[in-house]
Parts: sequence; structure tokens; C-alpha cells
Amino acid sequence: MIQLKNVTKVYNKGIQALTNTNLTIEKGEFVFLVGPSGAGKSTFIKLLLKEEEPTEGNIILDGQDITKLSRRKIPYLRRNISVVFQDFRLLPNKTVFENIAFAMEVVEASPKEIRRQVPMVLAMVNLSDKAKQYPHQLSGGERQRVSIARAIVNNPALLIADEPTGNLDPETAWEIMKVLKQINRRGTTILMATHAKDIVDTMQQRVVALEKGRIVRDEHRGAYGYED
Ligand SMILES: Nc1ncnc2c1ncn2[C@@H]1O[C@H](COP(=O)(O)OP(=O)(O)OP(=O)(O)O)[C@@H](O)[C@H]1O
Repeated sequence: MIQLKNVTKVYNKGIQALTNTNLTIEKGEFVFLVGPSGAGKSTFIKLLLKEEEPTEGNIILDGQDITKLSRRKIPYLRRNISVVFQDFRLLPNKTVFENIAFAMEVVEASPKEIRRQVPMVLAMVNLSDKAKQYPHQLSGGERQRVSIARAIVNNPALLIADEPTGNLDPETAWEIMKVLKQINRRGTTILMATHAKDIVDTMQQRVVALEKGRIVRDEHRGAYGYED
């Protein structure tokens, strides 16, 4: 599914964010990406989304070397990879239904498909009764569930979650984790960058730890491994 081969990323100012990184993530895995602030987690995610280019090395997604992908083909990449952010990033002037529908309109789905898919993903995240609400009328946990529904509505192979529970209280964070695990059980590969020690320790999934741009740990049924 994802393969990084000798990936190095040096930013303009000479900061080396990733150094000679090698990693393989198989289809259907659930992987936590952990490490101290500045370790390179966001850089890792930006490279997968082609928001940044590696200085050296190759990134293979679904058998395709995305480092060789032309700018023109990036929208196709984005259909297969979806992202959920810490700050939800919902459109404030659209309802819950419209926020999710918009992600389908962007990839030119038909109105019929939209009418079928949106209620289905809303049911999956347990928000069928909130379809007509606007984001400001929802709690943080509900907003995050909308953003997850939006992220999965086009059936991506890979869901990247960048600190998805960072703005939520512990109980609400667990609701989000339940939803992510359920999506993973349906076959979607999940990569989640997080500082949530309790969640990582309890879920016992694969843990990849980055420090100063290097993978220092890669454990199946791993733990968070830091004190924060
Ligand atoms: N656009 C950029 N230009 C220059 N340096 C950058 C840029 N983005 C990140 N860096 C640097 O690269 C290193 C890795 O940063 P990155 O954001 O990937 O870390 P992180 O593990 O995601 O941290 P956090 O947990 O705080 O989000 C840091 O030293 C950071 O200052």
C-alpha cells in the first residue's frame, strides 16, 4: 500500500526533517505515527499527500511511484487518500450534508450517487439526525465525525488522520477512535499521527516512532513510549 524507500527531506533552510527513511505499510493496517514535536510526522504526511516533494528517495502508493507523478495527476491521488485534521476544516456556510456532498462534487460524482452515499456515511458515524445542521451547531466530537464522514465518502484506500483527537476531551476522543477502528475493519488502511498516549497504549496497534527525522521504533501491538 505505502512504501517509502530511502526518503530524505531537506527543507529550504537546510533543515533535515526526514533522513533515509524506509517503511512499508500493508493494505488494511492501522498504524500510529508517534514522536516528539518536530520529529518529522507532519513532513511524512505532507510527502504522502504530495504537498511536499522528497529531496531523495521514492514513495510508492498502490504500486505507483508518486514522486514521478505529474502535478496534473494529483487530483487522482487525492481520491485514494483522504485526510482528517485536528481542526476539522469543515465549511462553515454549508450544512453537514452539504459538507460531505461537496467532497463528492469535487470528484464529479452524480447527484444520484451523492444522495445514496452521504446518508450512508452519516449513518456510519452516527450522525443521521444532524444532516441539516451547520458546523457551529455541533459539538467538537460531532464536527470531527462529520470530517471523518467526508473523508471516507469517496471510499479512499488510505485514511490519514493528523492528530484527529487533539482538540477533543478524552471521552469524545474515544468515540472518534471507535469510528476510525470501524472504518479500518471495513478494509481502509489508517495512518494516524498522534500525541495521545492513552489511546496508543490501549489500542495496541502497530506503532512507528520518529525522532529527529529517523524511524527509531516500529512495533506490532506497540505502545506510545513517551511520557507526554
Ligand atoms: N516548511 C518548512 N520549512 C522549513 N522547515 C520546516 C518546514 N516544515 C517543517 N520544518 C521543520 O522540519 C522538522 C520536522 O517538522 P514536522 O512538522 O514534520 O514535525 P512533527 O513531528 O510533525 O511535529 P509536531 O508533533 O509538532 O507536529 C522541524 O525541525 C521543523 O521545524
